[in-house]
Amino acid sequence: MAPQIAAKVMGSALKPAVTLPKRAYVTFLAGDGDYVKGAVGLAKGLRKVGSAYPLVVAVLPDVPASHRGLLESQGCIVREIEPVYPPENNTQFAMAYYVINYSKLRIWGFVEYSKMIYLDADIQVFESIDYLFDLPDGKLYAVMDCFCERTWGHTPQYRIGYCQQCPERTRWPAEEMGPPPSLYFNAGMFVFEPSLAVRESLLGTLKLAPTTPFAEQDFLNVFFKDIYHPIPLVHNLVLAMLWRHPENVELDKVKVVHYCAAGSKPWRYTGKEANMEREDIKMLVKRWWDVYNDGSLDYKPGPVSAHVEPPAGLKAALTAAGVGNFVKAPSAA
Ligand SMILES: O=c1ccn([C@@H]2O[C@H](COP(=O)(O)OP(=O)(O)O)[C@@H](O)[C@H]2O)c(=O)[nH]1
Ligand SMILES: OC[C@H]1O[C@H](O[C@@H]2[C@@H](O)[C@H](O)[C@@H](O)[C@H](O)[C@@H]2O)[C@H](O)[C@@H](O)[C@H]1O
Ligand SMILES: [Mn+2]
Repeated sequence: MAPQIAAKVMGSALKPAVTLPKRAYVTFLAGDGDYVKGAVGLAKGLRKVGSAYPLVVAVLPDVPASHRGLLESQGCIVREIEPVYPPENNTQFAMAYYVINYSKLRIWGFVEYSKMIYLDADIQVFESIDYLFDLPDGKLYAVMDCFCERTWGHTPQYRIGYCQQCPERTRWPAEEMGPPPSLYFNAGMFVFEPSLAVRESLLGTLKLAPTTPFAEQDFLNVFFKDIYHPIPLVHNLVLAMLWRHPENVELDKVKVVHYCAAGSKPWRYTGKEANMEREDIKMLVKRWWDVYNDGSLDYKPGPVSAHVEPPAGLKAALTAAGVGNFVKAPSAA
């Protein structure tokens, strides 16, 4: 191909015909404690699976400069957010610290991104889930939670032994208790679209909403009830599923592990709490540490690792022009 045509093709190859929508993973960090290890591990895990998107860390003002610097040195985009407190309440949260988790709501304000995947800092991604960014807009995608742990002791479903993970085990007695609870997602991982209007609506509604034991998770489930769409649990394995619903788990297919069971935070793991001596838990904690300790996964500034497939037409033109890596490797002579 004449050089000026190749240059033209190359020219268009260098300026993508479409600007890709801005997408990013986002996690949340509060305090000066050890959750920062979770965020660093998550940044390294996403790099290991070759994600094409950055990790934004929404930090509360109490996250120290040293932790923010560590996250930036691992390629994270650190964004400070203002805390969000629920109205005055005397709620007995399932965990006292859950009250700070309402601050997660601020991430709807990250409108420089068209789509984001939220991941708790106690989550690790062991296989790429970048494809979830291509799910249709207009929904909130997340994995269904489980109601069988004692932390659910305050609910009617726990009291009768009902769980959405196995609705046939204990049938919901609709005749005496009305309709069963709506599908309920774990708020440690969800696919969402930032929007200032939604953020304002979330914050406004929160002022009027009663606080409840699972804090912002309960609130988000009520708020997004009509657009919540369940996705397979391989995208957020809540560890309790391993002993509560093993029939629903194919561990070798799990892509995302959520270390939310009591005693399972890898950076605090002692093996002493209930279920923590299980072989699968020990294996998953080790997998987390293998990523966290892998120096080869530390951030090295440079071009984005994952390559973006050019539009088909351009690919054909580049192949014809013999440029880029679309040229068929010369068959071995
Ligand atoms: O001291 C804390 C407690 C919580 N978190 C953040 O809030 C999320 C939700 O808390 P956690 O994962 O402990 O709740 P769980 O999923 O275990 O119920 C964590 O993953 C962190 O991202 C934090 O940064 N510092
Ligand atoms: O602030 C409330 C939190 O509620 C959720 O954690 C729970 C939930 O998964 C229960 O079903 C489990 O039994 C429990 O262990 C676990 O801690 C979210 O993971 C977390 O991000 C956050 O929203
Ligand atoms: Mn969590």
